[in-house]
Amino acid sequence: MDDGLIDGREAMVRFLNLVMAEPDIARVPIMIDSSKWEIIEAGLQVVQGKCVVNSISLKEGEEEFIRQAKLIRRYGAAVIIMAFDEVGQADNYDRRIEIAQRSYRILVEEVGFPPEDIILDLNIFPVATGMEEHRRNATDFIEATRWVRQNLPHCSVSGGVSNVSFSFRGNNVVREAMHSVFLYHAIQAGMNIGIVNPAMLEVYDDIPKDLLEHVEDVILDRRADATERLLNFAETVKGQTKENKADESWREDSLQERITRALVKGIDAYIKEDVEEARQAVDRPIQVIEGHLMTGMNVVGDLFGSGKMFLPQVVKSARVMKKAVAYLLPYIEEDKDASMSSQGKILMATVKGDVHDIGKNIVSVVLACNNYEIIDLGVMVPPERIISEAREKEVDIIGLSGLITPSLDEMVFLAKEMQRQDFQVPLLIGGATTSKAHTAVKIDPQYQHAVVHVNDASRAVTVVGDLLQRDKSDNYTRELKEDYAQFRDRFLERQQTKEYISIETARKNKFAIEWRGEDLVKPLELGIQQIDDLPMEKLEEFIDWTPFFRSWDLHGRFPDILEDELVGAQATELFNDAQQTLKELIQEKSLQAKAVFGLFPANAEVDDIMVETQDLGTQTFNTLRQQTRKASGRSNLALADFVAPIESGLQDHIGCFCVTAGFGADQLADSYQKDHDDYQSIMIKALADRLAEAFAEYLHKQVRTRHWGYSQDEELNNEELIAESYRGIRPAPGYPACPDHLEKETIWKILQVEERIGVQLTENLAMWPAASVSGYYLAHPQARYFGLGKIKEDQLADYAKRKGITIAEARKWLRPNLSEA
Ligand SMILES: C[S@@+](CC[C@H](N)C(=O)[O-])C[C@H]1O[C@@H](n2cnc3c(N)ncnc32)[C@H](O)[C@@H]1O
Repeated sequence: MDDGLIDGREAMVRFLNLVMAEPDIARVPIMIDSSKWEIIEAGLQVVQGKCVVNSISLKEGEEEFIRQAKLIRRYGAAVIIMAFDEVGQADNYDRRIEIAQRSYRILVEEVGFPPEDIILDLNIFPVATGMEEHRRNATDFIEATRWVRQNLPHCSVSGGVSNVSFSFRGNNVVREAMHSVFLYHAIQAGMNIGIVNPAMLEVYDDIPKDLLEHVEDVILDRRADATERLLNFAETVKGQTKENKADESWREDSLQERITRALVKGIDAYIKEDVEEARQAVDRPIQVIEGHLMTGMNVVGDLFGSGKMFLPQVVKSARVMKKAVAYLLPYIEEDKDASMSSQGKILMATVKGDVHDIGKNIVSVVLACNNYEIIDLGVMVPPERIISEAREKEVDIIGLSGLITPSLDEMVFLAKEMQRQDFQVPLLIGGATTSKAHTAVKIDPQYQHAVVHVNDASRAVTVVGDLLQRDKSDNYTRELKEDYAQFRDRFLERQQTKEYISIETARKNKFAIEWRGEDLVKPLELGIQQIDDLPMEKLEEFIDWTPFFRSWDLHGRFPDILEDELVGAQATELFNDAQQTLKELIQEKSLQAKAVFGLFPANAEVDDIMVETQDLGTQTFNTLRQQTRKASGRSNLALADFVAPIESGLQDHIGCFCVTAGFGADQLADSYQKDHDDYQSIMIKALADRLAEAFAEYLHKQVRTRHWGYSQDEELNNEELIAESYRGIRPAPGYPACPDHLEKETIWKILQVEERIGVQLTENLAMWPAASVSGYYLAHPQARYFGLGKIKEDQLADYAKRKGITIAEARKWLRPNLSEA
């Protein structure tokens, strides 16, 4: 009720009144919980029967404490007292006792509070945090509890238990053991109330003896290296979940219930035997798919649709489904006149020149779960192949995916081709750089039939359903077309109100740095260096996990997402799976991390950066400059502004790099896919992406602190690295400050990327393997990221000239950034 956006008092009253009107719930005692006294009091006025107030304390002094206690007494409620006073929270044994004793005395002697209605919350704090002062957090609580129960008659002791295991977020096996060990000892000491998640609690006697010993060492602070030892041990029990440990009672359920449960929970251990049992019970094997399996998948679909299941779970369901179908296929083929009925055929492809397919694979799996037949053409699929397969297989929908900006044009081209060849099937557009705006403005006008931008898997199911339902589809398509047309008009209108200036004027308004010799640091190691096989374990700590969850449609920041009310449980399970897979990838050395980078003397000349290489003489990076009219005091930026110009008379430097963690990933992912395990296949690719980004972060740090050495004393933790709070930037071609992918060719030439580490550029300049990152290093303290925005024809012509290519070719590469194209 404390949420900032609701009226807590009103919400409390309304909620309690609703609860009181439900006979089944009304009997349960209520705990009124708010940090604001007026919300608590509003609750006290309407609640029926005896309740507990959570909580008051001496934080604001005795007078306020007594006033509130008297009111609570008048309403007849019990009360939780936090161990908190004017000085702060009680965080050791003595302070707990001091505050408990003082609160108790005031309540009993001055307010006349019945001692049996006093519940003391003695603050449970995390252990095993690595900090010396936290080692006694659990024992101090337990011992203080013992003292309270012996010295303050009739009162109760409570606490929020999950706090104690906070440093093991993501490892539920250890957390659950910690909770039960803690409770076991605290209850013996007299704790009689606790806030506990019953699903996060192992039975004390069931805790394996080795785990028990390690956990008790920590909780009871039995040895100095207890934390260290538990951490090491925890690694070995990560990834184990309760599901595969215990409860097998569902095996007693009916056949259909077992199959449904296996699908919903993603358990593949018994699916073959269950499917075999089903096969023997029906006349024709196909009926198992149409009956048992579809019944189960419909439950999955309903749960997913109503937000009760999340993407990673659905992908696990698909794994079970695929295994079941694979088992049945030989029987179905024997049964000559069987035909499988699907809801529709969908062709999926990553377009020409692009290698990214995580999103496409996820959408395919989810649609397959909903009984659509998926024809997946893979990555780098030329348009003629998409067209011919679509025709030959008579597909009902074509889905195109892409991640790099040139893919946008491939999609436009395909839409045009489909129109020219008289196609009628709907076109789905998805992938990181696609957008509703691009779809509406560039693709939709090229094709008379439905074009829909779908960027998440759950929406794909509804959209495809609406497109293919005979009675609905015409209306739906008409509405889509109208919606996209309106969206387009509004978008273009907004665009037209933007004002542009000529490239000459923009250059006069460049970001003016006052160049000083002391801001420029000469790299300690000039020239090119190569890393051939960096041990992956070095990268683990540099991983930014937030984007990993996003790729599975779980949104929220890591690590908070693990505790999130809605997706926390799912995120934790996914994270455990990821940790397990990561460990295997590292141990088995399945992926290889390679890098090449170089640091060179450089100076800016207008918008170009002239790079002095050893072998190739002067090479040029052509940067692009913002051309929208800026408010006074704001500059028209280009990356060249962050490198000292020749006329400054100062020697500056620049770096560039390419890292990859992708070698090995594709083969491994493919082998899982062949084994019908899309979950693991997508997991591997997503982890390879994470490792590549982590490598970029790791290498950037090495460059700042060692090779270039302009920040030798930098000390940043992973969070600060993710926030990029260091000096200097590493802009990546294809990203907003330098959207031009052509610059990758220059990086490849200067660093001999392909010859040295094998990372290739496709015809549309995507990097292969996909899990690769490349960019520049700029070191000036004022260097920062920005978005180029749209540019005008004059800069296009100027750029073509600088690059020595035709305007038409320059237009092809810069199209997404041209103000009129
Ligand atoms: C895409 S994230 C990658 C790091 C993130 N922690 C991760 O693991 O996914 C941030 C990177 O994108 C690039 N980037 C971000 N904004 C940019 C911009 N405006 N122009 C050029 N590159 C940019 C930089 O290389 C930056 O380090």
